[in-house]
Amino acid sequence: MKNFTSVEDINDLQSMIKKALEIKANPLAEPNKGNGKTIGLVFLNSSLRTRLSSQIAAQNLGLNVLMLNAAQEAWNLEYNDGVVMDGGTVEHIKDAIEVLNQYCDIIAVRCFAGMKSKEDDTTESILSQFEKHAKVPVVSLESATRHPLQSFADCITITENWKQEKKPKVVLTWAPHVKPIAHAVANSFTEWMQALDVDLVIANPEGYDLDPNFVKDTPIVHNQDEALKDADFIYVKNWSSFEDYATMPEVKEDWLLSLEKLKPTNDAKVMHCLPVRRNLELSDEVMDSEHSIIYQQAKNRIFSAQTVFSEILNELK
Ligand SMILES: NCCC[C@H](NC(=O)CCC(=O)O)C(=O)O
Ligand SMILES: NC(=O)OP(=O)(O)O
Repeated sequence: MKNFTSVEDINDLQSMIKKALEIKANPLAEPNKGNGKTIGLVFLNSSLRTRLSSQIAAQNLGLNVLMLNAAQEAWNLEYNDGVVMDGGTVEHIKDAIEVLNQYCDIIAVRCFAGMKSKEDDTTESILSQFEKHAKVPVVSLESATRHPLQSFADCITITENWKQEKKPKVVLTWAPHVKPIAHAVANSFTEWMQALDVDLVIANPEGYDLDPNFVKDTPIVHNQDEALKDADFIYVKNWSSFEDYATMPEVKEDWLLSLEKLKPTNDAKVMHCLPVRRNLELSDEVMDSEHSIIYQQAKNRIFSAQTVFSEILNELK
């Protein structure tokens, strides 16, 4: 594996999940694999899980870790080419990446959607600069359109919780929020579930259909109760409108998941990537119930990251 920015970067999902579960069973099996190598973890946005789980994963492999919370601690970055930098930006992103090339054997970066320009976000205006200028492997820690380490952890979690022969019914359901939220987690979950070959349904209000390039032939249902019937896994996530980009069309129905709404499901397991705004996106009664496998998902972030870093190290040797 060279770069890891989407599901396209893995050859065989089932064998990657198997490797991740082996790593989970024995996370310190290869403590020297990354010795003498450095990974830069660059955060242009906030994080709790990705920051800490990536650091644990890298340390478990003996990698040297450079952590840069760039939004708070580094110079204000310029992303546009050819501009006179006489305003608030101090360092061009391409110079920053060229410098990271001098220090790192792997560059991992978090660069959220700006939610201002549909074109900038759908073309990955920041991640694409890393892909262009980095001379070492690039790992996405969540970009404008995808969150592959999260989705890989979600695949691991579903595999751990599903022992039946038949495909599980997985419902990705929209949840309420107070501000326009990006599509990365929902897009990414959709493409990884398509690769995992589950019975996937997306439930969202009218006006909130995801980018058709991700949805492909996955059914979209605008009635949450109908979608939840017989669900085995429910993935809760808010996102803003894609079509009328980053707006929040009015929603009249109640989309907040409750224990009552779970009754027609197949005793469904409930998932969320976190952070979650309690009682806005997800009720306390569901969050704190036996249905939730949310903290297991968070734990599996270590093993998705460690599997990916380990695969990349195989190619660096
Ligand atoms: N990394 C996981 C999710 C990150 C992001 N959440 C947020 O922006 C939450 C912001 C808030 O609740 O104010 C998202 O949903 O795409
Ligand atoms: N789920 C997730 O990526 O969490 P953080 O944003 O806290 O890293």
